[in-house]
Amino acid sequence: MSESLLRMTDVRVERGLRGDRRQILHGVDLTIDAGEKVGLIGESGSGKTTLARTILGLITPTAGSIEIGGQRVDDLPAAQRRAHRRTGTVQYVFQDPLLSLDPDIPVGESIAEGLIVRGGLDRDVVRSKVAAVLSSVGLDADIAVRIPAELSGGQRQRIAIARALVLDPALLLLDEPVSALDSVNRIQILKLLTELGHSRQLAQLFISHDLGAVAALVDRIVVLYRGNIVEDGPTHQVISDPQHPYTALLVGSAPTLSGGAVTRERRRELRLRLP
Ligand SMILES: Nc1ncnc2c1ncn2[C@@H]1O[C@H](COP(=O)(O)OP(=O)(O)OP(=O)(O)O)[C@@H](O)[C@H]1O
Repeated sequence: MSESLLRMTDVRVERGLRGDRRQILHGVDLTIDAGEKVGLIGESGSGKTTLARTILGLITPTAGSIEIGGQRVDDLPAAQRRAHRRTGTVQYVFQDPLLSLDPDIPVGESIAEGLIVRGGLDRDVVRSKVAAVLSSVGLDADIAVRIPAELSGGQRQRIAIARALVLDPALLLLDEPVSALDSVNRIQILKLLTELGHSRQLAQLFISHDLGAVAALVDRIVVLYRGNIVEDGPTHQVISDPQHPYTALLVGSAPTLSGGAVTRERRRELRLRLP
């Protein structure tokens, strides 16, 4: 069996202040293989962002283990954990590209930042890597001198993707990456992500509340409900034969998937079966 790129085993996460701690993730098991495209679906508050931040090493689980590329990362001392993050194996792309771009500095410098923090490269090498990654996201190298406010929403999201890609990640965590864009840019960015996935053997975790928007993009669907993974299977199987009532409700509520086949009464019945 090939080794998984990401392996989370029985991961539990608590958040909140002392005296008001609450368990947010209740024993999550999740594996992602190299090059695999997975959709992480869940309603607001289900724990998607907490899960993503835990994968990135920004939140320490209270129990369980996380391996990335076969290496246990959750129990590393803080300095080693930061060093591991700087390698850039896992990168996060926000829904709003402005969150990852400094409004006051040229976007080329924002892209270069991770390379500079990681260190060991001459200025010229950094500059040529920035130019190469801009080209791979379909932008001209001379855009590097502009600041975010001078770019369109679609260009800014390409810059945010370039900023993640320049570190040569093995896994991209994409948090609603196109929901802030108009439909033309949406299609173009999704096409770009598909091409990058193929050309770089890049695994992608699409994080969304919208099963219908993600189903066409991914090989596998994972459903998070109140901090538990209640469904994990090939996309076609999850859609045609959902095992958990919450997944059935999601499928039934997505017109593009159910074609209106699930009646309002059936949806009500599924809702009543939810824990
Ligand atoms: N630092 C924290 N302290 C206390 N509770 C927290 C903290 N961070 C998250 N939570 C709680 O954990 C639960 C899951 O939050 P999380 O942001 O992971 O959900 P989400 O699925 O990403 O939601 P959304 O789609 O709205 O971003 C929520 O109930 C939230 O209030």
